[in-house]
Amino acid sequence: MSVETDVVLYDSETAATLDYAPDGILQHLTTGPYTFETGATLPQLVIGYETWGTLNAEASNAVFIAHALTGDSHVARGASTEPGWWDVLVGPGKTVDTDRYFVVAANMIGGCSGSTGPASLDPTGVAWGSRFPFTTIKDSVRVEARLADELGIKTWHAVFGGSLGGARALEWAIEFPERVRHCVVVAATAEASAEQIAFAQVQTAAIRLDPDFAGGDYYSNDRVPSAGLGIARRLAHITYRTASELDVRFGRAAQGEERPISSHGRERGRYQVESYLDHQADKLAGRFDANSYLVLTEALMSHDVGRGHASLEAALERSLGVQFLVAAVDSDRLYWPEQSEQLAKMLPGDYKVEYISTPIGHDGFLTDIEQLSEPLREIFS
Ligand SMILES: CC(=O)SCCNC(=O)CCNC(=O)[C@H](O)C(C)(C)COP(=O)(O)OP(=O)(O)OC[C@H]1O[C@@H](n2cnc3c(N)ncnc32)[C@H](O)[C@@H]1OP(=O)(O)O
Ligand SMILES: N[C@@H](CCO)C(=O)O
Repeated sequence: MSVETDVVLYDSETAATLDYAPDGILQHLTTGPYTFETGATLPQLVIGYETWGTLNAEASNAVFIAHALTGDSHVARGASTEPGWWDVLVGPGKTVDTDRYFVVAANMIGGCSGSTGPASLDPTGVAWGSRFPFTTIKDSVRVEARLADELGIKTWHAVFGGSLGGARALEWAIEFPERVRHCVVVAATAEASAEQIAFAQVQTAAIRLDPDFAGGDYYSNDRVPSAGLGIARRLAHITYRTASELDVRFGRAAQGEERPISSHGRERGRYQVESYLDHQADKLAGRFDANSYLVLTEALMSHDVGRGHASLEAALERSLGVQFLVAAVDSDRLYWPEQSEQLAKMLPGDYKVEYISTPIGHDGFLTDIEQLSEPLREIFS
């Protein structure tokens, strides 16, 4: 990573240049060249990030929150008009009290929410597309460490995340244990399992096999691979929920006046659950870049905190001084509670295991995170 940096602040809603950083407004850190874990390089990286609250004089009250696969840095509303995805947890007077803590959230490298990704332009003004390097969670954490340096944060009071964000929080505790006091890992594991890789592979294949994918270089075409992205999201979304939740919510009901058992040469009508999945697919295709989905999914497939260390145990051993809260969603069929328990048992130092209890499944880390308020209060008291 280059030492050359340049902080550019502007209001993402009005594009006005700012000389201060309001809570929950996208800011950018531009760095020089970066060499990825694989050895590939890019001449420049931009990290999109948001902050809430004020860093104290000792720089001891900083908290890093890491988003999940299709999440972003907008954790809490702050001064923005947009609600945040953990508004229930982060804000003035809340469990992560932004009157007391300085909260930072950064968009992952490879994404499409403010940090450099495949849709970003190369120095000649052409989108990186298929030339965007393979990137890993370790890459994002290393770049985030540069952001922490720039913000004057030597040590995080806590790093905190769910799902891919939980994996990122854990990587922080492995890569930079001396910079982390507490690590909160929700619905995540130390390495992607064979089944998690398998579910992800179907999603990446759906995108690559979309004729509009064009090998990843579709940005100047009329069509983008939204069909492939939609299929990927449908499969992923089923893994984020549970069989019983879908049964209770939708059962075998037809969607409105549609007739799922009749076709007669026209398109078959849909069950409610099909319409629900169509909605989830359309919504994601409307807000997310397919290449970013690929890049971030493959980063998650590559998740293995042991890579680059003698073994998984040796990697985890590095986190000896970090205090962990490991939490699982009791109904999660993607990141099983047993896998969280296994991670906790392998930790060399202090840890606590907690559960979010919900019929929803994996997405419980978004819908029911307030269930962790009590154990979190011990960290954010
Ligand atoms: C931590 C992170 O970084 S992730 C960031 C936030 N995550 C996301 O934005 C990911 C996408 N969203 C989600 O995964 C989910 O919406 C969650 C987890 C955030 C919330 O879950 P829930 O509140 O249970 O919402 P749910 O999954 O039931 O979806 C509700 C939507 O389905 C729609 N819906 C429900 N039934 C049907 C149906 N039969 N047909 C069509 N649409 C339907 C609702 O109208 C609603 O639409 P809207 O989201 O456009 O308002
Ligand atoms: N709903 C979450 C699930 C992934 O953990 C997301 O889209 O990011």
